Amino acid sequence: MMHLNLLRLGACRVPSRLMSTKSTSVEINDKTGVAILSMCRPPVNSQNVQFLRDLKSSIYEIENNKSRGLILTSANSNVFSAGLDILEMYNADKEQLGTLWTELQNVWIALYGSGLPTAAAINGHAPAGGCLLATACEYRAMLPNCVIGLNETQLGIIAPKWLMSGYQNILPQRLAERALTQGRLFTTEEALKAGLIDEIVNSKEEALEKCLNFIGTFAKVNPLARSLTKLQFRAANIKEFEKIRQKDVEDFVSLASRPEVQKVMGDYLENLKKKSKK
Ligand SMILES: CCCCCCCC/C=C\CC(=O)SCCNC(=O)CCNC(=O)[C@H](O)C(C)(C)COP(=O)(O)OP(=O)(O)OC[C@H]1O[C@@H](n2cnc3c(N)ncnc32)[C@H](O)[C@@H]1OP(=O)(O)O
Repeated sequence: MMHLNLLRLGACRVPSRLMSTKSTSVEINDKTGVAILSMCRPPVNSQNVQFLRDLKSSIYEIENNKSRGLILTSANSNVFSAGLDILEMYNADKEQLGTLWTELQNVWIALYGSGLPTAAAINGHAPAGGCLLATACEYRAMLPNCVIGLNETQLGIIAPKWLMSGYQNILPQRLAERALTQGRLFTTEEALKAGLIDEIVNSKEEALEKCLNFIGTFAKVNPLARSLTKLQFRAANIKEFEKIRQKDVEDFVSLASRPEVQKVMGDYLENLKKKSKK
C-alpha cells in the first residue's frame, strides 16, 4: 500500500514539470514520475492534423523523458474527445485527407505501442476517435452519463482492423463484433458492464487518482520486463498494422473522398450544428 499512498501524496503536493504544445499540456509529477497528458482543443477535442501532431509529440516526449506512466485526459469539462475533426474531412482534398489519416495512425501507434503503463481518465464523451485513444490505453476510469464507442458504421463507414484492435483486446469477440456492426455507443454504465471501462468515478480528480493507483500497481515490477511483456501481447496487431499502413491511408482517402461519403459527412455536420444550437 505504501507506494499507492505516495502516489496520492505526490499527485497533490509535489512540484511538477510542465510541457505544452498548442493543444496539449503535460504535467510530470516529480515524485511519482507519472505524466498527465491533457488534451485541450476546445470545444470537443476534435482531432485535426495539428492536434494529432501535438498529441504524438507529447506522447513521445513523455516516453523519452522516462516517465513512470502516462495518463491521458481532457481539459474540457464534458468531452474527452469527439474523434476526428469532421470539418477537416468535409470538402477536403485527397492530400489533406491522407495527411489527417496518417497523423491518426501515428498517434495510435505511439499510444498503443507505448512501453509505458498507460491509463485514460475519461472525463467526458469518447465517441469514435475518442474511443480509439481510450482503448489504446491499458486502463480506463470514466465519469457517469457519458458515451464511449466506435460508431463508424452509423456514419456509413468502416473502421479498419487496426482501429478496432484496442476494442478487440478488451471486449469478448462476440460483443466486439456486435457493437462494431451496430456502431454502438455505450453509456458509462453499459461500458462498465461490458468491460470496456474498468471503473466509474464521480469526478475527474477521482479518475486521475484511479489511474495513478493503476500505474502504482507496477511500482515493484521491473519496467523493462513489464514493457516487453505488454508489447508481446500487442505485437501481432502492431505487425499487421505496419504491413498495411500505407494501403490503409490510400483506402481511407478513396473512401472519404467519395461523393456519397462526403454527403454523409455534410449531413452529419449539419445535424451536429443544429443540435448544438438547440
Ligand atoms: C465521417 C466519415 C469519414 C470516414 C472515416 C473512416 C474511419 C473512421 C475513423 C474515425 C472516425 C471519427 O472519429 S469520425 C468523428 C465521429 N465523431 C462523432 O460522431 C462525435 C460527434 N460529436 C458528438 O456526438 C458531440 O459533439 C459530443 C457528444 C462529442 C459532445 O456533445 P456536446 O453537446 O458537448 O457538444 P456539441 O455537440 O454541441 O458540439 C460542440 C461543437 O463541436 C462541434 N463538433 C462536435 N463533434 C465534432 C467533430 N467530430 N468534428 C468537428 N466538429 C465537431 C459541433 O458541431 C459543435 O459546433 P458548433 O458549436 O460550431 O455548432
